[in-house]
Amino acid sequence: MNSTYATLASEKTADDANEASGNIFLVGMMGAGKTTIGKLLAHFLDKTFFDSDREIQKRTGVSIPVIFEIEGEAGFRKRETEMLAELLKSENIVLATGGGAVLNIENREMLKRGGTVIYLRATVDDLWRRTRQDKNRPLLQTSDPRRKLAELYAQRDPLYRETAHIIVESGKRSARHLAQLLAQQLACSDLIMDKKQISQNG
Ligand SMILES: Nc1ncnc2c1ncn2[C@@H]1O[C@H](COP(=O)(O)OP(=O)(O)O)[C@@H](O)[C@H]1O
Ligand SMILES: O=C(O)C1=C[C@@H](OP(=O)(O)O)[C@@H](O)[C@H](O)C1
Ligand SMILES: [Mg+2]
Repeated sequence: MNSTYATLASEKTADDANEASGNIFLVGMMGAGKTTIGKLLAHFLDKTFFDSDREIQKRTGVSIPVIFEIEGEAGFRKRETEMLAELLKSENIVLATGGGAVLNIENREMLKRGGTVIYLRATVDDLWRRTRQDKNRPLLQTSDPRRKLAELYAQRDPLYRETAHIIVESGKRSARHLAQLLAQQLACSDLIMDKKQISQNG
């Protein structure tokens, strides 16, 4: 199925992805478009959409910034790992993870094993443009949020790459166009798999 991803800047083969689960996980920095594109992708592929942050908010009844305020980042990360473990029991979902989900090796392993992981990559400039007005990301409430974003990017980019089966540039196209292209590519790879199976089964 690898060649079908070529136009979407794939750097890694998707051979080792757990495609049988039908699960698609989006990873990447804050502002990469995981939540926005994830929703659209689920719609186009007729899968169920989950956003890990939204599920944590539903469970706790408070916003992500409030969790950071009360329990600190460590408390939030613990909730995030528990939530991912629970969501990954599902099949046929599109899951938008939080930008820091890849920090924990346990999370990275869970994601890699549980489905096809897509890294939505964007430049720090794009990420900054998309997040600068947003007060819902506690890690960016600092005196120099752009610098913080660049530091997080440098720290996390290798982890996203390590976790992902597919890497997609999210800076050059609108969220809708990107979701449409991705849906086509993923649906197409299913077709190719089917053909392979048919020929294997005679
Ligand atoms: N490909 C894109 N092009 C332009 N804007 C985008 C794109 N993807 C997301 N956005 C915008 O960027 C902001 C952050 O997107 P969001 O989906 O919340 O990112 P994430 O969940 O990765 O933090 C939103 O305002 C969204 O509309
Ligand atoms: O990058 C991060 O560490 C975080 C990203 C946020 O999600 P998005 O990536 O959807 O903005 C959210 O999980 C929390 O504020 C922490
Ligand atoms: Mg999000």
